[in-house]
Amino acid sequence: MLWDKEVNNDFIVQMAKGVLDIERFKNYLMQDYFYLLDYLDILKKLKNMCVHESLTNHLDKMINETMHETYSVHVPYMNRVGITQNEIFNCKIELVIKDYISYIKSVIEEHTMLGGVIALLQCSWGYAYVSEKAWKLYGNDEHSVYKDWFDAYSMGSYIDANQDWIDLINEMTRYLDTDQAEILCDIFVKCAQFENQFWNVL
Ligand SMILES: Cc1ncc(CO)c(N)n1
Repeated sequence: MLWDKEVNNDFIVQMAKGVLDIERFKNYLMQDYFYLLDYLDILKKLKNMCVHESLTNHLDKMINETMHETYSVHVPYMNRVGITQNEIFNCKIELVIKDYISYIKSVIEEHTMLGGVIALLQCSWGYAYVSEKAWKLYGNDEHSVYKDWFDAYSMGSYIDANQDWIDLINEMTRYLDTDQAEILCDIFVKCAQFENQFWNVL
């Protein structure tokens, strides 16, 4: 399965073992910071398309969750490992991040909003799966600088927000025909492939 491929990706394994080269991690944090800024924009755009209160409320929750991830997890982490403003200004965004974001945007344009919601669910559900399983399999250093990364994505509020999202999507997709369901499954898989490509280039 694609998520297990991520769990066993060299970058993730080294991070869990606490032996990853810090420069590689710094690059990841910067790349992912740019990703998260776009991800937030996409969530806000989806929210603006909403007319249903339950989905609006949920997207609000996801926006809050992602703001927390960006500004209370990523940014302090970036400061902690000594990333300078100059490094951020001069950071060249990896092609896979640009392609991944363009893909999610094109899904919203071409396959409706539901496709976009599915794409975004893959991101956060996948991170929860990968962080929890990789720590179980390879985590061995409670004091490693990378431990907080695993904790951030395994914590209760992150898992709960994902579960709410899954429940909501189950509700929204109850009456889909198989062709539509297949399109959504393909979007989910394509996003998991992008995640693997991202870990591979780091
Ligand atoms: C690339 C990527 N996918 C998913 C997440 C989780 O939001 C993230 N921070 N970065």
